[in-house]
Amino acid sequence: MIGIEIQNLTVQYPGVTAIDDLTLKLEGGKIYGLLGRNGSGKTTLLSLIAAFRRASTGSILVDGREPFENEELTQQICLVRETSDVVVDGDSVKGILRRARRFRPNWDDEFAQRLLDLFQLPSKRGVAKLSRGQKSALGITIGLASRAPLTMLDEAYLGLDAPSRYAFYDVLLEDYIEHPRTIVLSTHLIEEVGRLFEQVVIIDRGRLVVHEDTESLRMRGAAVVGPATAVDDFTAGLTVLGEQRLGGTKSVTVYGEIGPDARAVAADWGLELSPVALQDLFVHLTKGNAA
Ligand SMILES: Nc1ncnc2c1ncn2[C@@H]1O[C@H](COP(=O)(O)OP(=O)(O)OP(=O)(O)O)[C@@H](O)[C@H]1O
Repeated sequence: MIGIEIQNLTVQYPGVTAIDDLTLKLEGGKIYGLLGRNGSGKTTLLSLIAAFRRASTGSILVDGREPFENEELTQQICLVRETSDVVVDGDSVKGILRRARRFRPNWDDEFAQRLLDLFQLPSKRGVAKLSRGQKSALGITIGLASRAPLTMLDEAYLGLDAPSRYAFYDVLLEDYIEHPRTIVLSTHLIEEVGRLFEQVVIIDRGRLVVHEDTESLRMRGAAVVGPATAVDDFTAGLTVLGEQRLGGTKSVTVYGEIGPDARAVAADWGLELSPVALQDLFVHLTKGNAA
């Protein structure tokens, strides 16, 4: 299983530090969610891992090796971006798939056909005539049918409508279970895609903010629901992410671990504790830091 090891990586564009001294280790054989606000450096990071550019400061090792100009290794890596730049205008869907297959040792034709059917992609149509969502679906078809040991999808499914997105999540999980590999999904649709992540990586202004199991991250906050006064007493002094009130009942979302003693108190006071939405934690952890 292909793992990724990044050490003290810095990437500068004129006037912008896109990646800032980032150190991160991702074990192989997991599904990772890469989250960050606009301009936080996600695309830059994925491009470097996929060897589209060379790391000038710091190092990136994929499967223990430097990916840049390492053809044997880059055949094992597939990065699909939102703009579907795997797709060249002037060719048909079929033609693009034929071309993609040439560079992908693990390509599965049958699976590609299944995905075309699933997304209702017309295989003879010219790529220039595809809608935005159909172009996304084509990018995803290439990303999944490649079965690359390291598959990275950079917002690749944003153009899809809801039924196609849900179909994509299901087929991704099903195929990952049958053919385990390392998958990195960058996304803004946190709640929707969150159920797929085993681990979450949050970057902000090119720096690592969180790298944690999705479940432990969810446990870093809680929604406290119950009689308003009891909820207020219980959450006094805690970091409040949001609150809602309906009659005498209140729901307050807090950030911070709630230990066993506090949980016992909550139960005593008739309060209900439930995990926080990942999206709320993400907003809290990256707020006020727009790039
Ligand atoms: N070619 C470039 N030249 C100069 N600056 C760039 C270039 N590419 C990206 N940047 C800047 O680097 C920072 C990181 O950009 P990047 O595209 O990696 O972020 P992102 O997290 O993928 O953003 P988004 O979620 O909006 O797609 C941004 O401030 C961006 O403006």
